[in-house]
Amino acid sequence: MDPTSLLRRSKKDAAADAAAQAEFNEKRRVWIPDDAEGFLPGWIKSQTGEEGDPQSTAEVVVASSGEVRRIPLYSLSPMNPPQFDGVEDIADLTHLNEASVINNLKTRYVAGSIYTYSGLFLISLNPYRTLPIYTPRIIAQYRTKRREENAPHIFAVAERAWQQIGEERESQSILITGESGAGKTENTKKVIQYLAAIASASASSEAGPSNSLTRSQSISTAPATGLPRSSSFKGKEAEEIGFGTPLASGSSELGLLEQQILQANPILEAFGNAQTMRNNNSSRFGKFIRIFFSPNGAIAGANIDWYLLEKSRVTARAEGERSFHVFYQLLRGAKDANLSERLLLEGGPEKYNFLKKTRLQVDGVDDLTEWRLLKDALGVVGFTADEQFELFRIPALILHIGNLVLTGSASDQAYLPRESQPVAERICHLLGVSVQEFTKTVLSPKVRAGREWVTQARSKKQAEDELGALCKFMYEKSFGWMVDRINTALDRPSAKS
Ligand SMILES: Nc1ncnc2c1ncn2[C@@H]1O[C@H](COP(=O)(O)OP(=O)(O)OP(=O)(O)O)[C@@H](O)[C@H]1O
Repeated sequence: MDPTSLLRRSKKDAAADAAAQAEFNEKRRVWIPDDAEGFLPGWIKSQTGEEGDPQSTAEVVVASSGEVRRIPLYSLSPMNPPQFDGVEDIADLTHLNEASVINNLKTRYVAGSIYTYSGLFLISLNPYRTLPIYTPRIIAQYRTKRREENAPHIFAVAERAWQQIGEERESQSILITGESGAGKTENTKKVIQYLAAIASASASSEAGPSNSLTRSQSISTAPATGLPRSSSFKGKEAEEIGFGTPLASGSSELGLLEQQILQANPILEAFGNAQTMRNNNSSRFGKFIRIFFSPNGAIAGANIDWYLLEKSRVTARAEGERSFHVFYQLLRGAKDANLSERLLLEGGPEKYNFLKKTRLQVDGVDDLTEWRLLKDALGVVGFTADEQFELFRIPALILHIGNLVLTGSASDQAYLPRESQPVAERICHLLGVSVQEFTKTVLSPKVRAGREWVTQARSKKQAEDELGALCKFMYEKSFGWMVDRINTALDRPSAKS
């Protein structure tokens, strides 16, 4: 399949255009609201009352079935003539109404064109399948072109931003927003992929870009609340463009910094994304990514800000959803990496209270493969073996804490039963504290009451809540440390200067 046909629709022949127009002109074409379909194409047969009068009604014919309906005139939306079918910018529509916008997006989507402009904005629809529209060839097609010269594409937005940095000497921002599963994360990756590719090419070209670049570009994605995803996007095409593996063709031509920027993503996703009812790879945090360019157009560094990590997911989540990917990946991959012994992990997710009620298998997601991609990414970004151990220590610790069974009734002092001793020992080994100290802190801590320190006897519920809070706290701190560590790798003061 020629990917460009997915992007730009071929021009219809003039005779067919004229015939369609003539047929259109014969009737008063309208969009008819419909409970099942949203809007149906049809025409007005007759009308009572004037336009603008809320009492006016119309007798309409549904084009597909010939059915005649009587409905209020105001509920009908005028239809655009056929030459507007599938326009690239919905701002060009003569009749700008909801029905026409949706029809235009639908016409394009069915033809495989997921991107459409709306004035200054780009609308992206999730194709739920891999489209060959992000290849190096398509990147080259958008390079140095103005928006009008190509079909709507996220690459055109990235290209425009890059050009503007040079022309206006101002930092540029791309805001990517939408509901959960809309494709924010995927499009963010495409922006970074494009910038990494063109900046690498600029840096290596002797002439350099025609304009001098001095500023930064930032991309932010807003978190959204929790639709199913068809399959992991990491398909063949993804590998071809360099997201599957650091050695994949495409990324191999990139410089180390560009590869590190791209590889930061699998790390962030492992620790910050989870399977939800709406998305198998839902980002459970917001991120703001800054990319700095040097005067010759090369990438000079990057920085990631994160916010609103849904840390409560480590202990509880809605039915049918999973915890953060890393827990499942670690349990599948720890043996491979000689980590199970050091982290005292045994068995799969079914052995851990925090995970056993979650989905153990998700269609299209292979936790072991994802684990290997994560390990590769950590290596590319530069996490040392010790740093990697520290990173995985926290999820392991959380899993052990989840298995700690306390006894006691609602009002009585909780205590640690003998059978929980081995779990407590594992937790304390990983925490680096004595079991005695840990048990005292969890079950009967010293708390301040006015000027005095008193021993508080915690009930089972109180102690469990406290342990849950500890897990959330540790996970968030560790996530913050991980992003800081990535930022250290992406910070190149010498390149920026
Ligand atoms: N352009 C695309 N091409 C192919 N598949 C896509 C594309 N955009 C999204 N998808 C598919 O849809 C899934 C969900 O997309 P994505 O994770 O980007 O959504 P999101 O808006 O970031 O969601 P959330 O807010 O839950 O994090 C992806 O994992 C991928 O399978």
